[in-house]
Amino acid sequence: MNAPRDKITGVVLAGGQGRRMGGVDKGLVALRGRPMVDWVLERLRPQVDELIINANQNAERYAAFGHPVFGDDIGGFVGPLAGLHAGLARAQHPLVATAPCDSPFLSADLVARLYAGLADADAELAVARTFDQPHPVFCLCRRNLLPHLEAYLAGGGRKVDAWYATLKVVEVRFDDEADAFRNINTRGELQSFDR
Ligand SMILES: Nc1nc2c(ncn2[C@@H]2O[C@H](COP(=O)(O)OP(=O)(O)OP(=O)(O)O)[C@@H](O)[C@H]2O)c(=O)[nH]1
Ligand SMILES: [Mg+2]
Repeated sequence: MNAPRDKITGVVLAGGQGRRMGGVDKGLVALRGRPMVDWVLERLRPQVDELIINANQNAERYAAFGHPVFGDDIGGFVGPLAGLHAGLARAQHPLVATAPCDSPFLSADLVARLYAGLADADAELAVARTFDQPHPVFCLCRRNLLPHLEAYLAGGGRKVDAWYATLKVVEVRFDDEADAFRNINTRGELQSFDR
């Protein structure tokens, strides 16, 4: 029999500025008539034990989706690690899974596969990869990395890859589900999916 798994908090990362889309709050931009964050919440919700939203603008609109909303503790839009940092601090459970607000097609088995990879390798962090493309904002990690991340950010570190390089990381392949990682950064990309 499998050992029961540790519980997981899901964090939807919606704290960016959407500059490539003209400075919009990407999570609230509609794809096929529904905000992108709603697609992500719908897919992540059944995979985790708690679901929370990291957003730095429009907190009330995000709260309407029925999950706790919190901003970065480190101001100035320093990137996704600030969202992960705030998520690790808010999470009720020992494991934290992240997904960005702008990848609406995410896998139904994202968290299960990241968890299997993390457990098999006894790693600190599992991250998704398709072919030669890493997907650093799709990760599962241990909440107890918070002090380590805090020190990295306090020292001026901002790059996700550089922080991962300091950890025991396992890459989990999703080559069979590459479409699930399609990411929408521009109006043109939005239009290409909006049909
Ligand atoms: N908390 C937080 N999340 C961020 C920040 N910057 C980006 N993100 C999130 O990180 C993920 C990937 O970021 P991008 O695709 O670059 O999104 P973005 O920064 O809003 O868009 P651009 O301004 O066009 O780069 C998305 O889920 C963003 O919401 C930030 O400063 N703080
Ligand atoms: Mg960005």
